Formats: sequence, C-alpha cells, structure tokens
Amino acid sequence: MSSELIPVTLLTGFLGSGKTTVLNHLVRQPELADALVIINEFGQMPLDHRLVAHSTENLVMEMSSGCLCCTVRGDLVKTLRDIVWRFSRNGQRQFRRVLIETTGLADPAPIVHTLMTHPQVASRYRLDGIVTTLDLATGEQALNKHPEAVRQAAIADCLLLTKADLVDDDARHALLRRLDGINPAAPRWEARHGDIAASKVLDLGLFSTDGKSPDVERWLREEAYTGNAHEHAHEHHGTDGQNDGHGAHGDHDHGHHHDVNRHDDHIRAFCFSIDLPMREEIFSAWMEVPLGFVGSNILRIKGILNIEGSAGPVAIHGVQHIFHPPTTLPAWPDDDRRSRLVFITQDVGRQVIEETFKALDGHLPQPWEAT
Ligand SMILES: Nc1nc2c(ncn2[C@@H]2O[C@H](COP(=O)(O)OP(=O)(O)OP(=O)(O)O)[C@@H](O)[C@H]2O)c(=O)[nH]1
Repeated sequence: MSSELIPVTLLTGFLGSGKTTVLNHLVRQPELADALVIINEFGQMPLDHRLVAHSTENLVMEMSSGCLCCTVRGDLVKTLRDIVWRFSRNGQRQFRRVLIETTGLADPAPIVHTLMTHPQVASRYRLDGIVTTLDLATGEQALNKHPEAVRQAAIADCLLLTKADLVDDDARHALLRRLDGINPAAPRWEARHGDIAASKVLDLGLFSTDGKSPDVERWLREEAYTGNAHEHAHEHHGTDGQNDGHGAHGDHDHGHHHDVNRHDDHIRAFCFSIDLPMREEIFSAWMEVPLGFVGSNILRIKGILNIEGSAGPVAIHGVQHIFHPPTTLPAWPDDDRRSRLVFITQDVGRQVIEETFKALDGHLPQPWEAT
C-alpha cells in the first residue's frame, strides 16, 4: 500500500538558489533525524548529518530517443537500492524517509520518473513531494533566462522563497505574481538563511507517515486553478508565522508586462471536472491520446476520478507524461462525486485536452466551479 512505501522528498531549484542552505537547516530538526539525504557527488558544501549517501548526476545527458524526461537514472536506482542495506543495523533500516537534493541545472523530471516508474524503486519508495527553492533576489532573472527554472517551479508541490533578507516588497510581489501563473496551487514559504520548519516541506503527498487518511483537498487544491492561466484565484493558505510567504501578494494586479520571450507566458494552469462516472478505458485512452501528442509539454497532472465500478475515488498523479500508479482511496473526501483534474502545461491549452476527451466520450468536461 502507498502509505507503507518510503516517502521521498525531492529538493530542487536553480543554481545557487539556496538548496544546500535549506537542507542544512532541515537536517537539524527532529523530524528529519531519521531521514537519509542523497546529495550530488559534486556538491561542495558539507552536510552535517549522520545519514548521507552520494549519487552522481550527469549534467549533460545525451539522449538518442530525444526524450530527456524518460531517461532512467541508473545511478539513482543503484543508490536507492543500496541504501536499504548500507544503512541497516541488525536487519533494521536506519531511515524512515529520503531527501534527494538535485543539482541546480538539472531538469528534475528524470529523477521523478525514476521514482515513479522504475520497478525496483517504485515498489519500495513513493514520491512525497517536490520542493523547489526560488531565490527572491534573482528568481525573476532565472525564470526569464532558463526554461528549466520555470519547469522546476511549475512541477513543485511546495515553493521555498529564499534570500528574503535581500529583497524589498516590490520585488517580492513581482515574483509572487509570476508564480501565480506558473504554479497557482503550491504553498509558498519564505526561508531566510535556510530557516524553514521541516513540517512545511514534509508530507506533501496524499499519504502521511503517521497513517492519517489522505487529505485530498490539500493535495489537489483545485480551487487555486479557477479561471484561466493568468487569472488564478489568489488563494492563500499558509497561516502560521514567520515563514508564511502568502500574505505578501494579496492584491489582484495582473498588469505585468507580457514579454513574448518569457518562458512562463507559455505555462497554462487549469482544472476541470467531469460529472458522470467514467469508464476506465475512456480515461486511459484520454491520457494516452493527448500525452502521445504533447508528452513533455504537460508538466503536471493531479486528479481524483470517479471510475465506474470503483468503490472510492482513484487518485492519479503525473509529471510530464509519466504517471504514478493510480491509487484507489478508501473514501470520497465529501459528497461531490465529480472527477476533478488539474493540469499545468506548457503551450497546451485547456481546449486541446477537453476536445480529446469529447472525441472519446462524446461530451466536454466542465470548467471547475468551486462549490
Ligand atoms: N543573504 C542570503 N544568502 C543566502 C540565503 N540562502 C542561501 N544564501 C547564500 O546563497 C549562496 C548559494 O546557496 P546554496 O545553499 O549553496 O545554494 P544551492 O542551491 O545549494 O547551490 P548549487 O548547489 O550551487 O545549485 C550561498 O552563498 C548561501 O550562503 C539567504 O536566505 N540569504
């Protein structure tokens, strides 16, 4: 069962955005005393933690198939396999969760796919969440210049805004507004000199280590996607204390300048619902058709589905065109039995996805309306 797999947190973020500084703070906290950290072999900063393993990441990957995201990270598979016995004492595993720090330049998708699909990895681990650091001082520049910085932000389950000490409110607001377009649902927290509570970055998935029932509402946050790509509800849901980065962008000003070269102007974030239970074959075909065409342009999909004959909702979760094995949840979170899906894509509008569904099923999915 998914809740029994070892949770893995992926810490990603652009070069120099503060990943190692955050990691050093995290590992000092009791929640992470039994977390094993996998860091890149080339990382220069030492980590003061008893459970550390190293992995290699090839910065340049040559792909004959042309699909970078489908590269299986053989080195990571080996590391994830080996740590289970390397960090065992008297047959007892010494860690309960894993944190992986990626290199700043790497597209994290191959790592995500390795975690989700490699049989030896997926049978033992589950992706708990993708945490992306974004430097408040230079984040806008990184988003302008580097498409991988936009992708890292778009696929995040949680955004850590670092170097808050270096910026004024105007700069902070400008970056937050851009993030409304790139990733409207991920909670945002500010981290000064790496200071962030571990609880903010752990248990971001449907399952928590304490065995609580899945919190679908918090996980899906479809209400944050209402409206089109650049008209999201500015829904804030961080409440407690100094690291809450949400309060800072409560205005509804969408008057940012649209530069045609901005990578994030290609990002679309939307959601929709489907009223009637759907046949599993329809859903599978729907996923295959659009994904066959636009594969790597779909950055993130999450959803709960009402599949005919299934006792509970089926949770799906994909990064690009690779899906975590669907999980049937024990119960619906409320009386609403519609299937609900959220998408973050690059250059693929809602219409493309809707029309493909209509072609298979005969009617259009409905734009989501929060009830
Ligand atoms: N002023 C300030 N500096 C910070 C903060 N967080 C990190 N830094 C500095 O920013 C630099 C880069 O931080 P790292 O933690 O090494 O960033 P990284 O993302 O791990 O870097 P790479 O591994 O090279 O991608 C270091 O000099 C840190 O001391 C912060 O909140 N405020």
